[in-house]
Amino acid sequence: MTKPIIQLRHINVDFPHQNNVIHAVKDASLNIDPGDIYGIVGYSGAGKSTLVRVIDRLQKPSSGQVIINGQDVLQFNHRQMRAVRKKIGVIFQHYNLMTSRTILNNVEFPLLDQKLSRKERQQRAHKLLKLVGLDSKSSFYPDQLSGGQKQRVAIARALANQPKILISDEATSALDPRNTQEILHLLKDLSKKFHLTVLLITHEMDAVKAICNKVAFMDAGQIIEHGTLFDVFGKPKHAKTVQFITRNSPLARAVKHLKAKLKKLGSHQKLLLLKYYGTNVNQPLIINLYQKFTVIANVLYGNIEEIQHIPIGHLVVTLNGESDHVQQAEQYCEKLKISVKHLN
Ligand SMILES: Nc1ncnc2c1ncn2[C@@H]1O[C@H](COP(=O)(O)OP(=O)(O)OP(=O)(O)O)[C@@H](O)[C@H]1O
Repeated sequence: MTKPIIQLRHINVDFPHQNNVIHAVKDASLNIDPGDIYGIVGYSGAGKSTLVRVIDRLQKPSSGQVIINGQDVLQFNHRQMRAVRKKIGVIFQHYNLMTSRTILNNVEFPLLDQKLSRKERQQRAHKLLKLVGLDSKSSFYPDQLSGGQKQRVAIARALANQPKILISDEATSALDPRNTQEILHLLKDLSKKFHLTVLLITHEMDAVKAICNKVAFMDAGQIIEHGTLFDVFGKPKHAKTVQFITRNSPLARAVKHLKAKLKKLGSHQKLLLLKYYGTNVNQPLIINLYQKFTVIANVLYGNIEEIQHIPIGHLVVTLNGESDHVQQAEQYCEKLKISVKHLN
C-alpha cells in the first residue's frame, strides 16, 4: 500500500477574534498520497486555505498532527522546517512576482541561498522557463506578461527547488477560461512528469473535474466529504456536497426551468431525474421502458459527462403510462442501478 506523503490528523485552527474565537478548521483529517492531484473545494471562508497553510506551517494548528513523509513536522525546529518548506512549492491567485526583476531573476530567486554558481542558477531557471513554455521571455518583466504567462512564471519559480509537493491556492481564479485550462493541464503534466503531489485549493468545480483524482469538500471548517473524484462528484453522500456540486450546473438550470414550465402549464406530470453510471449508460433504456411496461419516457434534458473515464448520465424525464406501470418502470430502473429521483 502507498504511504501518504501528507497526513493531516484531527487538525483544529482557532483564531481569537474580539472577545470570541473563530473555529476556522474543525477536526480535519486527510491522507494525501504521492502523485495525487487533490482538490480542496468549498465556498469562500470554508477554511480551505487555513487548512492547507498548516502543511508548510505558515499556520500553526491549535491542535492536531501534520505528518509529512512519516515525520511529525509540528515537532520540527526552524532549520528543519526550512528544509521541509523548500520541498513545498506554492502558487497563488495574484502570482506574487517581483515586478522590478526580470522573469529569469524571479525564477532563480529561490536558488540564491543554494551553493550554485550564477551560471548554474541561470541554467536551471532557463530550463524551468522552457518547461512552462516561456524561455523566450526570460528578459521580460512581469508587467509585460499576460495573467496566464505570469502564473506560468510563478509555477517555474515554485519548482526551482525541485519540490515534492505543489500547493495551488486559487491559482486560476483570476484567469480567463482558456488560460485556466492551460494552467490546469500544465499542472497535471508536471505532476505526471515529476511525480509531484498537487493540492489544488479552489471554489471552481470545473478545475477539480479537469485534473484532480481526489477531492475533499469543506464547509464551515469541516471536511464534509472526501474521496476519489468519481465518488465525491458521481455519488455525493452529503446534502451540502450535492448542493455545492450542482449549483450553477447546466443540470440544475434545466431542472429549475422545467419545474417552472410544468407549473405554468398546470401540469401534474412527475418530473424524474435518472442518473446512471458506467456501462448502464449504454442501456437502450427508453425503448425498454416502452417495450416492457408501455411507459413512454419523455426526455426533457439529458447529458453525459466523464469523470475519471467513467461516463455519468443524467436524464430529466416525465414517465407517461398507467400509474402501476410507471411504478414498475421506476423499479426496473433501480434494478439496473439507475438512480431515480422525484423532482416535483
Ligand atoms: N488570520 C486570521 N485571523 C482571523 N480569522 C481568520 C484568519 N485567517 C482566516 N480567518 C477566518 O477563518 C475562516 C476560514 O478562512 P479561509 O481563508 O481558510 O477560508 P477559504 O475557504 O480559504 O476561503 P477563500 O476561498 O475566501 O480564501 C474565515 O472565517 C476567515 O475569516
